[in-house]
Amino acid sequence: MAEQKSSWVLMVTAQTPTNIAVIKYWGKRDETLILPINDSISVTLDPSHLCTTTTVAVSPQFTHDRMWLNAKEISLSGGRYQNCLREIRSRASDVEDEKKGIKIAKEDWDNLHFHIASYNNFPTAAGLASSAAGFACLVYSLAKLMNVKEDSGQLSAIARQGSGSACRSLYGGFVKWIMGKDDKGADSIAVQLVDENHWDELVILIAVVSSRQKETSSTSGMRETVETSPLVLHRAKEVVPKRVIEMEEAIKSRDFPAFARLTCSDSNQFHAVCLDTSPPIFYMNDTSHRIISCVEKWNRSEGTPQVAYTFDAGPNAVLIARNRKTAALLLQRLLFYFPPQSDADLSSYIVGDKSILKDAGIQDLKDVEALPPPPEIKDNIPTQKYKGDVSYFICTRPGRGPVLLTDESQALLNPETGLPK
Ligand SMILES: Nc1ncnc2c1ncn2[C@@H]1O[C@H](COP(=O)(O)OP(=O)(O)OP(=O)(O)O)[C@@H](O)[C@H]1O
Ligand SMILES: C[C@@](O)(CCOP(=O)(O)OP(=O)(O)O)CC(=O)O
Repeated sequence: MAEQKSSWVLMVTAQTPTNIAVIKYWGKRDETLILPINDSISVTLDPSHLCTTTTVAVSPQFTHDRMWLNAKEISLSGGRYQNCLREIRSRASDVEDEKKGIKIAKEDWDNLHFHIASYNNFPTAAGLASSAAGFACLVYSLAKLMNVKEDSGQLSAIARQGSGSACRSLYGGFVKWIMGKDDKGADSIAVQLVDENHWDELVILIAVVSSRQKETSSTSGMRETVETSPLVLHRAKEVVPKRVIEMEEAIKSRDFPAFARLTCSDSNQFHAVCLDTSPPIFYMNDTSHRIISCVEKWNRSEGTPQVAYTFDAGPNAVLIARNRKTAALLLQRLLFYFPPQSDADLSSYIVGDKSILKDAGIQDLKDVEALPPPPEIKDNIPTQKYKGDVSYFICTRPGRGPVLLTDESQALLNPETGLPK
């Protein structure tokens, strides 16, 4: 190593968004490299509401790689972390920080260790794609620290080895993960279709649905589907390729009716192949089904879709409204059916962009109680309410890709010791 002070810590902090698929990835052709059986398309969610922040540090004093997730030390021994660390280390370049008098040569990286601290500003492992934002942020921040010259596509192929959906969190806006053909996965990368400004009218409401039972993880769920579902092959070979072309067109031309039709159909087909798995996998629950039925009834009564719904491997609903006005009308409907518990505080029931409450004309719980039944409900059907079945709502929008945070006060590690602050 070049001559310099013997004790130093060099670090980088980054912030990375999460994403929600509108054409789902479900099924691998290679478990270790994480290569999918079909292309997928996602929308990146605004990191001001849902994001991961990760600080990575390197120092000659560190004796081994260590990681803290949400302030708790976790093991990095798992294959997915090891694969990401190995791939990114092998692409490191020379690094020089003149101000701090630090010089690291390309070949030094093999003998240096990292400290990594990461924080998700939303619940981890709760069906809100923390693994996607988490692995994307890990790879992106390490690439910056080690002066990796690879472009976002190549970084996405590394993040993919942490969690498949993570490769799509390397960009803002709408993103496509191309499945690729190569056995080694070199061409299984994510590309940006359009940036976050292209369709900035869209408003995204997430209903975080209370669920008691532990769900099957995506990793094991999709493995079981590939092993046992006769439908999934038809989906991957016949349905998704056509849908991906139509979806790209709908996104490029901001054709909301086509976008909504494709998004809802793809979510429903993903859950259908889960049901076609043996034993069947149930990710949605009664609340999820009630939300689908509320949106379907409204869309039908308007004659053209107002809202698209999509559900990942859990009961949470992700609802994409065509604009703010529709989002406000959607929120009124959702609050009518799923009012908060009587002692709840409205400002913790609607999080993220809370200004949507004002647009919906709701200031307090009395306004929620006064909401009329949606007009599309026939008078002769008694309307039932499901208080407490939704834990809370997040209001967000399409957002940007990863960014570096240069303000040291945002770092999660102490710049002197390299330990969590
Ligand atoms: N910030 C992070 N940095 C690195 N790894 C993370 C981070 N957040 C989560 N993970 C990894 O992802 C795992 C959680 O992934 P899991 O797929 O179970 O949940 P999820 O992604 O939140 O939900 P889902 O996949 O159902 O949407 C954690 O146990 C951890 O290994
Ligand atoms: C339903 C999904 O959210 C599945 C995501 O699966 P993961 O990316 O979590 O799975 P692994 O690659 O095994 O880590 C659909 C999607 O995001 O496309």
